[in-house]
Amino acid sequence: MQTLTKEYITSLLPMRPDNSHKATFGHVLNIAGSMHYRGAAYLSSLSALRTGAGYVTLASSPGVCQSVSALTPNIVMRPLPTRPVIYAELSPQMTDSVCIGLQSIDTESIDEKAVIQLHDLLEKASVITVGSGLSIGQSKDEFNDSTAPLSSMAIAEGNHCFFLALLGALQTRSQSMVFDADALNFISHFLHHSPRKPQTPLHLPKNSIITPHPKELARLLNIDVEAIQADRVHYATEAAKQLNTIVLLKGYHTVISDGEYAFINPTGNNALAKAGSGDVLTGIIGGFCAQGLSPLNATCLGVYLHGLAGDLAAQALSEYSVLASDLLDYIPKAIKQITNVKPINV
Ligand SMILES: NC(=O)C1=CN([C@@H]2O[C@H](COP(=O)(O)OP(=O)(O)OC[C@H]3O[C@@H](n4cnc5c(N)ncnc54)[C@H](O)[C@@H]3O)[C@@H](O)[C@H]2O)[C@@H](O)CC1
Ligand SMILES: Nc1ncnc2c1ncn2[C@@H]1O[C@H](COP(=O)(O)OP(=O)(O)O)[C@@H](O)[C@H]1O
Repeated sequence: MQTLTKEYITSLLPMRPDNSHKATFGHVLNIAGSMHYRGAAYLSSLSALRTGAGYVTLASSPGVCQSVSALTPNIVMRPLPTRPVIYAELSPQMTDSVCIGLQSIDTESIDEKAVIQLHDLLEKASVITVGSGLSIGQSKDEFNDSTAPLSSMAIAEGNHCFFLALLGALQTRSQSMVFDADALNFISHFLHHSPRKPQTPLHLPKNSIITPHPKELARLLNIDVEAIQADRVHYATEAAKQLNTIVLLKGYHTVISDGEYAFINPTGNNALAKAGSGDVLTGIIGGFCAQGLSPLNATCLGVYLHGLAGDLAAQALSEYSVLASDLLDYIPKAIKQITNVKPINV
């Protein structure tokens, strides 16, 4: 187990040749956001550009694409077709699950056939980031407990069907991929609660990275959060082996493991404990993968810089007041700070 150092991290920064163009620095395909989580799509897309990616395309529902393009002109949009959801309105007592009405509402859930329309982008993207704010459509604990009753206006599965179709299409791809947030909840559901439960262990596409917080890792491994927190390095390493992926276990002193080696991140502080800061991290790692770093190096560099951006933001704004969107302005400052260190050969 090693603690990441500033010198080592600096050595990982990708080169920025003068004779270059946007394709030199890679294309991030970010599949993110949903009706209630538009901010996650914005934060994860913009942070990839801030770390140096040449091109970011956001693929999401038309409503999300519209909201994000109103906030920034920097991201290319790929609106995906949605399907209306039929709500079953159940009796308020919830004892007999009597259906008292049906309504069709556009919840902006992406149609699973949208995966076909994504084919060209899946081909040309240098890295695919999936899951920030993608929405499971109901409370996570209900989603991950097949015995829990549906509440009266629950959306059965959000983007679950779309995600499973996408995961199928990603299986044979060799680009780097980052699975975050709801992508991890869908995978947990598939592993432990779905009637289509896999007979053999699920292996994620090669070159993938997963970014769970402790509760998400608990859902993935089907064990308690307390057990994970008591031995973070062990469980991050176990999950990396089981799922054949790089694991980034979030939290104070984030752990990164490829199943063999483990790294501890020394940067970051409680200012990062605010909704949306994990979405920024996904974009940062995607941005470094796009520039050609290996999944492990992109994760180490991304986690360190995200934490440093949080430290610099907290110095300026106080630990209380940093917003996830502030981090976007501190990514450049964090990069400038580490580039002042002379690189070493490793
Ligand atoms: N502006 C936006 O659009 C935002 C969208 N977000 C997206 O919203 C979706 C759901 O995020 P939620 O925050 O609702 O759900 P989470 O699954 O992140 O959190 C649900 C609960 O899990 C527990 N938990 C979270 N982090 C933990 C930790 N480190 N240790 C122990 N327990 C922990 C807490 O009890 C928390 O209330 C994700 O797809 C995410 O990307 C969030 O990132 C928040 C901001
Ligand atoms: N107390 C803390 N110290 C250091 N880093 C933290 C702390 N709390 C949260 N973080 C970091 O902030 C990010 C939070 O991500 P996540 O839990 O996915 O939030 P969200 O889903 O709201 O974006 C992670 O990178 C995590 O490591």
